[in-house]
Amino acid sequence: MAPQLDSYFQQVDALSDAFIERLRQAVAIPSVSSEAARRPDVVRMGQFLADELTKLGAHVELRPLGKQPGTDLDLPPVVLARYGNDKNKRTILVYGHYDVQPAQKTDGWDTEPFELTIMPDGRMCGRGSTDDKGPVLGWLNAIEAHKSAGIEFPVNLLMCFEGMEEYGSEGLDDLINAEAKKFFADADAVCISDNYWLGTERPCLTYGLRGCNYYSVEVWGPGADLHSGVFGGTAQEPMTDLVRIMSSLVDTNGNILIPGIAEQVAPVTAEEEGLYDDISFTMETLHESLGSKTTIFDDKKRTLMARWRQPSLSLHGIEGAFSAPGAKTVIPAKVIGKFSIRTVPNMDIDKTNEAVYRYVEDVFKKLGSKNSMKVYAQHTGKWWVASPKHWNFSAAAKATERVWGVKPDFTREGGSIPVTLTFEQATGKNVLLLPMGSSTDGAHSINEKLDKRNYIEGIKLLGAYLHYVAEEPMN
Ligand SMILES: C[C@H](N)C(=O)N[C@@H](Cc1c[nH]cn1)C(=O)O
Ligand SMILES: [Zn+2]
Ligand SMILES: [Zn+2]
Repeated sequence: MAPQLDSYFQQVDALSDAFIERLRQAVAIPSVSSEAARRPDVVRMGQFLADELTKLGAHVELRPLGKQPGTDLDLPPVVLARYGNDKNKRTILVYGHYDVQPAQKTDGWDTEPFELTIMPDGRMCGRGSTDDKGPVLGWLNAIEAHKSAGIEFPVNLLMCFEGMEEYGSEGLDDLINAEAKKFFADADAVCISDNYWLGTERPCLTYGLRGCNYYSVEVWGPGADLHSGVFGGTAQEPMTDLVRIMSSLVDTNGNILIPGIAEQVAPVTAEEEGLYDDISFTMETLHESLGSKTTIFDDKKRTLMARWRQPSLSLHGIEGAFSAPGAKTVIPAKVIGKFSIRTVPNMDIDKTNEAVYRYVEDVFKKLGSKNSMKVYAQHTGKWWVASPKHWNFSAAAKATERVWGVKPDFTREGGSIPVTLTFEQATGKNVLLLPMGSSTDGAHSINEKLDKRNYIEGIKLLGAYLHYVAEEPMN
């Protein structure tokens, strides 16, 4: 089966230094989508991908998305590309993102976040290494290794790389819907490499994601920031109100205290009960990726259920609050609390928003404060669960076994990639999540890394998947 794979694998090994150099160049571009000042870097990163793809012989289009809502900023373009146009081959549409989360050395990084630093143990540290520049470059590297080995590319490859994923994929849904019957019309299936293994040893194929509703709560009153010696005890403080609202949302054990959330969650079926035992996941690996033993549950099953099939509410931060070192005696005039709810089947976005608004307004009313408050959703994205009984998953399972020598686990994921559902609905095709990195990669965290082994074997995996796709019978 897939007879040319051994030569392909040899070529990936032979080109591994060049592939690491490509990742080094990509990590060096600080394409942080949430920071306005970094927008030119996000655009530069899109252009870098477009140039690399053009050099590899792909047809590339940079698609503008207009202005970022509520601002004067241009959204970074979507990179659309096609490699191969053979009517006798299957066509696979792949998606990834070239923007990254913010990072500063002072956040606690051991190395410069935008310099790929390779450690003696093979960790390649740098912002975006695993989320999602390594996997995105994996597709380009797979093309290059085929070309230089002189092996025919097994499928037509359509690529869609966006630059606003870490900010809620602004503008992308409209483009996907508009291109479903145009640029994406030939797609037979979709593959996304933008999540992680459950542990560090066993690869997985992912068929479900949680959704994400992200909220802001603004509280304001005084006309300007105040001296706490002069006004403390005389003015009602926005921060006091906000902290009380935020502390009423969730308890220490992760229980969401908002009525109308738990009621929407799908009941556990008998079939599902048996699913968790076989998954290769240990609390020890979780403690390793967490960097501590502060887990809510002590056992694997309840932990996996909490991550895959239960909603969670996380408090992220307070805009306008004093957070620098030192002891500034300020009363902030306006503060904005940020929290999000990861949503699961059968939760409804609008019903969840209504429950949140009703509850927060009620808590604020009970405070009897003279300050003002407003609560709103910044962005929302629905959960996604698909069937892994499809040739797209069978091909990926065979490729995994060939590259890693083990059968993959079939997993769901606690994170969110809202466009997954959009791709599924717009194209009507099966979507597979095929991760490259492992659970200890620290995406969104300090010291984000991608292991050299996962990068190089991951490039082999993406290429092998395309070869097995070409051999799969239609179902
Ligand atoms: C799983 C993916 N790599 C990822 O990190 N997604 C983000 C996307 C996001 C941002 N706001 C809402 N969703 C995530 O799950 O936080
Ligand atoms: Zn990502
Ligand atoms: Zn991310």
